[in-house]
Amino acid sequence: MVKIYDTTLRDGSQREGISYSTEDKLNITKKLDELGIDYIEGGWPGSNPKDIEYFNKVQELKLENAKISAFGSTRRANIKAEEDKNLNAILASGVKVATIFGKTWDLHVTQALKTTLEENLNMIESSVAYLKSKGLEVNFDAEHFFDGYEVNPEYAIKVLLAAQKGGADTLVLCDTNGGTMPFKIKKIIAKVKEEISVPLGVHAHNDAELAVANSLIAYEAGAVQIQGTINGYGERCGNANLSSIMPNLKLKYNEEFITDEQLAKITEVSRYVSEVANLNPPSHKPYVGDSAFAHKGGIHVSAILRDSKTYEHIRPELVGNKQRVLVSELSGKSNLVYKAQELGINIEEESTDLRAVLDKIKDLEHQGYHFEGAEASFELLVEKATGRYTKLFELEGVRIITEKSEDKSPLSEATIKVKVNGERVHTAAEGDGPVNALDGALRKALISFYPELKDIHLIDYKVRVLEGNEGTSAKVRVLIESTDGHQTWGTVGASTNIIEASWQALVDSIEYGIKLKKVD
Ligand SMILES: CC(=O)SCCNC(=O)CCNC(=O)[C@H](O)C(C)(C)COP(=O)(O)OP(=O)(O)OC[C@H]1O[C@@H](n2cnc3c(N)ncnc32)[C@H](O)[C@@H]1OP(=O)(O)O
Ligand SMILES: CC(=O)C(=O)O
Repeated sequence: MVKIYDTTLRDGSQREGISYSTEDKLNITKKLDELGIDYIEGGWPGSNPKDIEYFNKVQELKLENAKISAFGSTRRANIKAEEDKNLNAILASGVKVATIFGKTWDLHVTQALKTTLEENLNMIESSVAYLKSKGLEVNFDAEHFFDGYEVNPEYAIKVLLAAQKGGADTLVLCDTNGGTMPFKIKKIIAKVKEEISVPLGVHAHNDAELAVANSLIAYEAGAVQIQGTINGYGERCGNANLSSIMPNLKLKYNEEFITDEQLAKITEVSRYVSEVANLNPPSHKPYVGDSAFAHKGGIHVSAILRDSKTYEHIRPELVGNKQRVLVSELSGKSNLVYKAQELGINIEEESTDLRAVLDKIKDLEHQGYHFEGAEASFELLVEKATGRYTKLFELEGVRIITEKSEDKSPLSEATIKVKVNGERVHTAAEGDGPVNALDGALRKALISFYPELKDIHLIDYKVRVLEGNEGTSAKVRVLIESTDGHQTWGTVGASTNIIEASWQALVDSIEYGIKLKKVD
């Protein structure tokens, strides 16, 4: 049975921009364990105090599936393994599994280590033997194995034999620079198997966008341990992405290495790790991305409504993801039917002119609206088209002035006249900018009629210039994201006047928010 070895917390943290706290690492450990990961490489105890603290604390966790592994290098040249700080730090970390990397490529031995080829073999054998003598399970990561094999196959094999002689439990063939092609991985592993009896593993990097393919080719060629990281995080272009490898193994190769329930957690784990890493969730990644099962083209939506197999290679629920349909100028009437169904409206059974609604959406998208990120505006549009919409207020007029002088920051003031339930309200508010003032004035006018407005806030306001070459008279699109503290929703406006575009998105935001609160 294939074993999954996760190095999100070690190699994954070598990605630019990631810095986990000890607590982050412990929390991720728990998630990886729930996912059914066999080995979790928690860090390098010889590297820094945070990793030492992690190994101290991780022993208190009650893990169901995973063994914790500590990483490090072989001993330094010309000393005894017993004297090596790194190896002793691994032992002091209290783990039962160690993974040490050694040089396989002769260039690295002479140029990076500045030692002899013979001494490197001694370093590998004695380091593995030392850890084995202390009762540890030992993985030997043969760094740059494939590159080393290309230039000096005899030496690369000698390295594996040295680790085997030292007693290594698994020999992990690393594509450290991530540039090896799949056909070479296959050919080289076949050669290795002629010489080596210890189980093999693979550790691939993604510099040629092939880490997942190379891991799977290695698995086909007989590797029984696959190393990688959640979301493919890792140094440079990343490591092999376990969020793809695990579904591939289970759903395409029928490897029963985790349960169906565990596989269904993979999307949640992927998003959790990105959240903790403080990175945007990987929205376009296979299996786990928000877009992995998002259908935009009308032809696709029409077909998936009949049978989702037509445009989905697996059922999204198998990996804990979900099907989504987007509305845009590329929609057909099927997109509308699907989205209306999500809103609980069986639009086909109503007298609504679907074609007219679709034409309206296409026309608005042509004008610059973009409904993909503004589902609340789309929902209001459907309500209007199906006669469900109730206007919350009527605008009689709004005036905004911005005052600016050399020595003062600009200040804006909006004066607004609206009619609510037949009552006329005339009010004004100041703001940092014109949109802020407009927002303040509108809220002030409506709050006594709709007190639920106090819970509704804007969390994001984006402006995009749509026709850059038109200069200051260019059309702009405003996208607003709002929340009531529980749910978030997006609205859109478009105009050559930024205030008008903002007004449209703002009114949709407020109307949608009030409607939501009424339903609650
Ligand atoms: C392919 C991989 O991903 S390997 C993992 C890479 N990750 C990291 O490097 C992150 C953690 N690293 C660290 O915290 C530090 O680099 C440490 C603590 C390990 C070492 O720090 P320093 O002692 O200051 O050395 P420095 O980082 O400058 O250089 C690396 C040293 O390790 C030696 N080294 C490199 N690989 C090996 C190896 N497989 N076996 C033994 N020694 C090695 C180098 O020869 C060099 O030794 P030298 O300084 O005596 O010439
Ligand atoms: C060991 C390791 O991280 C590598 O070779 O890439």
